[in-house]
Amino acid sequence: MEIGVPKEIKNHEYRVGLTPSGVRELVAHGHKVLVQAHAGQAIGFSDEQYLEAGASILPDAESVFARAELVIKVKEPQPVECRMLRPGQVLFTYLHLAPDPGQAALLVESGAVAIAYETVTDERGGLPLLAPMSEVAGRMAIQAGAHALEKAQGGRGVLLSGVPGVPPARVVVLGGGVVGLNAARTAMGLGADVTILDKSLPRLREIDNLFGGHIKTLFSSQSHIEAAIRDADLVVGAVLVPGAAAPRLVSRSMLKSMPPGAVLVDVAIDQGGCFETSRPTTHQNPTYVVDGIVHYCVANMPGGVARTATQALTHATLPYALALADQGWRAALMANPHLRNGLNVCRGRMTHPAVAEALGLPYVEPLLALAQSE
Ligand SMILES: NC(=O)C1=CN([C@@H]2O[C@H](COP(=O)(O)OP(=O)(O)OC[C@H]3O[C@@H](n4cnc5c(N)ncnc54)[C@H](O)[C@@H]3O)[C@@H](O)[C@H]2O)C=CC1
Ligand SMILES: CC(=O)C(=O)O
Ligand SMILES: [Mg+2]
Repeated sequence: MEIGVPKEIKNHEYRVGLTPSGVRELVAHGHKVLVQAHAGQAIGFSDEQYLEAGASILPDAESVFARAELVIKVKEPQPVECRMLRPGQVLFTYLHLAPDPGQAALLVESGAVAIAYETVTDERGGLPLLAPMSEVAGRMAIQAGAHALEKAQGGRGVLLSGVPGVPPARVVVLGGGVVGLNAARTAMGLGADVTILDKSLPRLREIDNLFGGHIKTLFSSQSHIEAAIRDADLVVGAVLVPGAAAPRLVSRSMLKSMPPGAVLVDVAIDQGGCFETSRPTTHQNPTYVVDGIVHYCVANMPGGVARTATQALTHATLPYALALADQGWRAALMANPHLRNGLNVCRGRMTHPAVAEALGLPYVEPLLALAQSE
């Protein structure tokens, strides 16, 4: 199969769909990999390394999209990329369609087969292709929050760890999944006072056991959220209902109860955000202030540590890329229900129930859509 890897074009997005070592594995399976010139150059993956791994280098995105049967990317396709897709072509990348009707309409129109990393599942109920970027973003959320808390950045001038005789900052994490756990661990490592809220009691039990009580856990009710954020220095938004738009947990009126200069880091922004006042920002302009509260809402946080993130992402996606390429997309999707959960759009039809519901579009069962797409 011919597999294409275009250069990412989102603001300050330096990740790339495959590392050279990922390319080498696909080539060893008899596939042809077409990489856009300079796709990985910014993070130290040169065209020479891709050539050595067995790829062909193509000059521009147009030629990669025109030839590839399977396109492997990182971020959701931008409108110019959606317009390069063709019927039956397979797109394997993050999509985050629930809050993005414009992208959904373009993907439906393209007739392509769009498989979203973030809704592929595993046997243990996890999201194996979201997890590596959630690990990265969770850890980064504390770095970003610590920086935003500095006075010169608009923050309240609090050091997360405190110092002897001065208490540490209070960090509240909404959602104790992969992002939440990694944020909490990093904040705890710095000596902050950490509380995690989740609505899953089994998850809260796990966290309590894991950290031996060093991290406080709270059931995520409206009253507990209101009480927790009232004296928080840093709040991390890390909730997810797979495929759906993020639940809005903090309203604008609740910001008034928080200390001026407190910081909200909304990692869940790619699913629309869990604070009413969140709107997506970029690495170039990551923060803005509403009612005295600093908001950091970068929708592609791992792009900031693109080399680490690209390696982690390829490790996770490669087995699925190999299955799609070795078996053919239809057979691979038919054979593996977890990969099939990633199918969001199949030749003009919406095939993920939560995504279709969030967008108010008709839903078609994926097996039916696959059978009818022959
Ligand atoms: N901005 C960025 O660059 C990145 C964003 N993300 C996003 O971060 C979000 C979280 O991802 P993961 O941690 O991997 O998901 P996850 O599925 O591991 O964890 C989500 C947690 O939220 C909890 N939850 C759901 N509704 C809740 C509520 N009302 N109150 C409290 N907890 C609730 C769930 O029980 C679960 O434990 C996702 O939207 C993901 O797309 C992930 C990576 C990078
Ligand atoms: C998960 C996601 O949105 C990202 O890595 O950018
Ligand atoms: Mg994102």
